[in-house]
Amino acid sequence: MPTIGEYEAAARDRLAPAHYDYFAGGAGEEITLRANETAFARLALLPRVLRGAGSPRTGITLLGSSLAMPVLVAPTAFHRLADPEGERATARAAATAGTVMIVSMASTMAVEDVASAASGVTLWFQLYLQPDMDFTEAIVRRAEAAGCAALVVTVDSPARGRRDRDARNGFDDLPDGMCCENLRDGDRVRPIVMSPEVGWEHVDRLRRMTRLPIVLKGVTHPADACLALDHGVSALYVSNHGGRQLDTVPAAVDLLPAITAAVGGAVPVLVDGGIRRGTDVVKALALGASAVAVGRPVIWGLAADGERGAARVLGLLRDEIEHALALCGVASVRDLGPDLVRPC
Ligand SMILES: Cc1cc2nc3c(=O)[nH]c(=O)nc-3n(C[C@H](O)[C@H](O)[C@H](O)COP(=O)(O)O)c2cc1C
Ligand SMILES: CCCCC(=O)C(=O)O
Repeated sequence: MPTIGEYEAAARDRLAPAHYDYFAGGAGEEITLRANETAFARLALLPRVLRGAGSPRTGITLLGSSLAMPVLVAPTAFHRLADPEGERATARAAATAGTVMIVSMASTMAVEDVASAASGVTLWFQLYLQPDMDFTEAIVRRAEAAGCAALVVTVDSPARGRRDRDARNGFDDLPDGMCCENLRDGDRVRPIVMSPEVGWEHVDRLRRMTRLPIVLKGVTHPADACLALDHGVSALYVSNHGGRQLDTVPAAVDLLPAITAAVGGAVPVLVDGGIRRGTDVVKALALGASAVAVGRPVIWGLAADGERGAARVLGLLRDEIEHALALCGVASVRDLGPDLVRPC
């Protein structure tokens, strides 16, 4: 299949409708969900010519991890709804693509099992800070012991997003035989708490708890970007959660310029939301992102064709990035700048 759009169509055919809706859907009127993709269409690329740039290089280093391309696998929950091999298949696909998989705290396989699925895969671990900081610490220790190289703390979820499709479908729990394996605590599986009580002091406690780099995911306001730097985070991750939390937040790529300006190069800035093409990646990098991540595209690959489908989606993006860089007259993703992008 030549495009991510066709993987989505194939995934839709294969998935139970309620599960497709869970993966595809967003909050409220899905205004932010749609905006994430259309914002890329509203940006034009202005290529340079005769640069003699040679074959493009897509590799980057991010927080000490080496990536063959500037595209990470965003943390997404419940991969076993898409494929029986679940997050283990995704980890192998990420290893094949030479990139980082961010394992969701809400994965349907335990982080230790995901880590053992593919030799040489680089995992980062996504965390919702639990108000019970002892339990948070227990999960952090598991992620560390499993070899995760960074913690991605999702801060856009002081409450669960209101997703009308899920409400209509009555989808509010995993089927029997599946659970969030990282939430096991003795004999029970804890629910993930999304708490409005969580504040910067929890980030400070986490900072003292671990030596792993902390990436703050879900930052949209420049003032929060500045605060995050004061609290010692190692990277910022601009995201509106794929339009699944607060509806009517601006499109992810439109948030980038103000955040990168606020950060002033002090730490890397990641972004996700609506990236479906190599040209989208090039635009985000030109606007100051160090790397991007993709959520749904990997799920579509996984649901359509398991590990092979997820690997193919990532491979497609890499091919498209190389091609777009060549056509922009750019030798490496590091050479992209804002002069290459303008509004349509
Ligand atoms: C089905 C699904 C599950 C998700 N689960 C999580 C999660 O567990 N933790 C998290 O931080 N973000 C989660 N996200 C948000 C993604 O990390 C990411 O921000 C978003 O998918 C990016 O948009 P995209 O799907 O357009 O690439 C989820 C997104 C989707 C679509
Ligand atoms: C408790 C699971 C949260 C998954 C999530 O973040 C999402 O569906 O967007």
